Amino acid sequence: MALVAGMRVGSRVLFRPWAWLPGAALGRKESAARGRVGARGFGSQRVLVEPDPAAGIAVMKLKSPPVNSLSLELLTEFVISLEKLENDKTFRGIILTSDCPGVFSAGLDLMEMCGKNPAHYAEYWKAVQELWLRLYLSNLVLIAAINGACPAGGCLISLTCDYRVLADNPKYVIGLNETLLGIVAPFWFKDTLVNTIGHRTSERALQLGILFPPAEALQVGMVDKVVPEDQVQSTALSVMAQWLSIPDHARQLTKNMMRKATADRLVKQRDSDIQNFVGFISRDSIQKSLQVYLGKLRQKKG
Ligand SMILES: CCCCCCCCC/C=C/C(=O)SCCNC(=O)CCNC(=O)[C@H](O)C(C)(C)COP(=O)(O)OP(=O)(O)OC[C@H]1O[C@@H](n2cnc3c(N)ncnc32)[C@H](O)[C@@H]1OP(=O)(O)O
Repeated sequence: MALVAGMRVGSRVLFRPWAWLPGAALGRKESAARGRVGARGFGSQRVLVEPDPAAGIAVMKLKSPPVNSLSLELLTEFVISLEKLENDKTFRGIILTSDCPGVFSAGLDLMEMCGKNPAHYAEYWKAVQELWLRLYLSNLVLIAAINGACPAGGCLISLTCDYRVLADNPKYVIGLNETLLGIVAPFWFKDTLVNTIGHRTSERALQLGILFPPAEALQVGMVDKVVPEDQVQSTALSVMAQWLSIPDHARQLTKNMMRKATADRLVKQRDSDIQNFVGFISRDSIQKSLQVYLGKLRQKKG
């Protein structure tokens, strides 16, 4: 399988997510989304984009009910929408939020990691890597307006943003809880967390799989601001205005300086990271743990 599909633009390599996906994964909507954004909303089935060209920003809403779990389809549509905004000079910032009530994102889609074959796991993990790299190294200002629960992969996405606003609701917990599922957050998940909340707090949070409620999330620096639920969007907008008051070039170079070494660690070993994931997730014991966890999630309802 061709693992990297990219083109060089200036000194940057732009990955083209659709180049490695089966043709069927891309519909007409996604193809259309590669044109110019303009003032009208665009997006795909699972990612709504509401552009405000005059302000230079777009609100991106994940819409994959019930819980915005990061399926291969959602990851793909997410990356395409992101690239589209990244390549359109009109846009300087994105507010990332959820269209699913009560959940920002439930993280990686457990169904993508259960009972599938190694080729599927490899394809899936490559898409997860791709989204993280795109978000983490984005030139745009990214602000997470976290309007719901934000575990694991959902938390990872928010951690790639430049600023996090969390709605003040005790149900909206945030953290990398992988150990609770019997799985291990990969090194680049860990690095992203360490870069945000520091080594000691990460060590405790990762081992215990802590999901922080809003006040504690704020205290450890997992989020930057906690506000009443109905003010998440407006707060994100005013924070965005502050960030956009900085000249792009200086801010972008500074962001890159802060983040490049972390991203490069994965870029240098993407293939071996995929192999590690495939080997780990294919183990009978890990599959069993995931099945047990899924069973508990389902039981919760009954
Ligand atoms: C060496 C290298 C090593 C590499 C090692 C491998 C590294 C892997 C890293 C993994 C990263 C991850 O993100 S793993 C994912 C971790 N995610 C989580 O733990 C979150 C689990 N979900 C929840 O806690 C909750 O669903 C929550 C998000 C708070 C929403 O609660 P609600 O009450 O609103 O909704 P629920 O009733 O629970 O869920 C609604 C339905 O969605 C399903 N659902 C919920 N979360 C889901 C998910 N992540 N994937 C799929 N399906 C999910 C439920 O089963 C229900 O399905 P039905 O019953 O059929 O309706």
